Amino acid sequence: MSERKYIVGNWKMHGTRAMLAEARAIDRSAERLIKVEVAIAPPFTLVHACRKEATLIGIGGQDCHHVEDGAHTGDVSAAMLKDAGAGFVILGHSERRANHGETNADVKAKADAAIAAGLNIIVCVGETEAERDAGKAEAVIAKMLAGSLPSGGEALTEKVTVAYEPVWAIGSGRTPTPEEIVAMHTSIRKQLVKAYGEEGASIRILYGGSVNAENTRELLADDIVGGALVGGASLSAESFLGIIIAAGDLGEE
Ligand SMILES: O=C[C@H](O)COP(=O)(O)O
Repeated sequence: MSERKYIVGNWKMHGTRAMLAEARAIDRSAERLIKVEVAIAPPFTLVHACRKEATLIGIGGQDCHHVEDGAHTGDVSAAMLKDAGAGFVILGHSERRANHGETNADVKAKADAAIAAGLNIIVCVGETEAERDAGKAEAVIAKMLAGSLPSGGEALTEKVTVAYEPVWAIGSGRTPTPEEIVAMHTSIRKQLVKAYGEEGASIRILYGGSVNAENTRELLADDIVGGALVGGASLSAESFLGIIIAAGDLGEE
């Protein structure tokens, strides 16, 4: 048996206040599911309300700016997220890298700012289908990690989580095989040890991309897979709880 799996729902740009009922329902069940650590990352507009509605699960943001405040129209800082009740922030998601031109250096700056503001971080990395087909996936991920991870110098194990999300698996219904996931997680583990020494050995690594209640047991079976970053299937309490229950069978209290 492994440690508790960490199941994080990324609501992306979904959710008005009507979705607070889902957060409440997830939170109520999380009380019973002590074998899983559960969190959701709603849109910025719902972070504060979700924190008030759901007291047992983690609440996080989906991005933050790298400075604390200033003339940055439309942006939200890590300190603001913290103030709204967030405990963590997702950084470097492939949708932000692709649609907003975020570079590894941008992600690292945000990661350092988030940790300085007292937030935990989930740093996302993932290869494209062309990169995988060219046999470059591990090299691509190693480069992304080297450029995106926050500076060391303080205890980071509890603060940093890495999410491996192959771009081609996101929202596609396709996933790598469990063996491919374990191979990539093993490679990521090596990069984390290279970056942080022994501390890197215990940083949690999640898998993300088309995770659902049916494939959770298979995709998360190996101890090296610390949990899942879930998109579409986290948008209803019913489907998200299916994943949480399946993950609960894999972990221990
Ligand atoms: O952040 C979540 C990922 O992008 C996965 O999304 P998905 O579960 O809808 O494939």
